Amino acid sequence: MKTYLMADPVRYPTMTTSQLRDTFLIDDLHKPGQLRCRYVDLDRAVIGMAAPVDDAILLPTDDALKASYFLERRELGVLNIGDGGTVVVDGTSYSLGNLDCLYVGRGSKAVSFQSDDPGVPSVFYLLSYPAHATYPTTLVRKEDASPVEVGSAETCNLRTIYKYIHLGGAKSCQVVMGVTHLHSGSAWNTMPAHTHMRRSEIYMYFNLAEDARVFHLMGPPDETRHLVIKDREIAVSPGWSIHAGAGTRAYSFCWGMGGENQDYGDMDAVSIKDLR
Ligand SMILES: O=C[C@H](O)[C@@H](O)CC(=O)C(=O)O
Ligand SMILES: [Zn+2]
Repeated sequence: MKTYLMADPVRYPTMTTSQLRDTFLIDDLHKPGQLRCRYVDLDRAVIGMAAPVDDAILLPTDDALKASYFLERRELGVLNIGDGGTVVVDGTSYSLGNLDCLYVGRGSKAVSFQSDDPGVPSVFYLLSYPAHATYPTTLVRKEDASPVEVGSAETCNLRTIYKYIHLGGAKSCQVVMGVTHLHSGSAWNTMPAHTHMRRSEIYMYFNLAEDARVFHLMGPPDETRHLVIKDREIAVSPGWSIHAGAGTRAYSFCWGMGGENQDYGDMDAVSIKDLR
């Protein structure tokens, strides 16, 4: 599994567009019929996509984990961004429709992913962090993810935020996970922006048309850069970086976090007038 080594705020301002993309953007995870994972040294996140078509795909361990099975010392969030499918955890089957989410607790030995219909396959987005304790494997349906509408059409940031794995939902050691859907005609996520040094964040953009892009903003508030991102690509956001974006049209993204504080509201707000 390829390892991504983060840049710090000292190297960051010197980086070219391609250096920024090689460091902070993961653009090659979705491959029909395969499961692909990347290891990021930031909070030791493992980010993956399992895209089963005809056959079930097993979650393999990897030499980078030096573990006898993937979840020996880890927990996993699974979000289905495709059509209906099944995740089997140690013999128990969980049926996930589009935008259902499964939390898989530490110690689960055999995890597999399958599409219900190869003609309309599932795509399972995976986000894993180290875990110090075992919390129960829990299925959270989209309708139970307490949607909250934020922003407004006037400021082009009307969106609905769903929380799946968080303090008020499925319990976990570190991973916090949810999805934000932009409303038609709105473009901006997370503006005004924020940072949170106590945890890092992984953004996976989806529901983008082939020719649509999101200009994802990153960096310290006084030194911002952008990454141009397409469907099913991922931006890695260190604690010192803002994470926000404007799409060429409405889109969705999964935000996931690992670190020491799971309180969703633990953010240091940045005023728009302080951005550079
Ligand atoms: O720390 C949490 C996050 O950055 C996201 O939840 C923000 C987000 O989904 C949004 O404003 O649209
Ligand atoms: Zn955030």
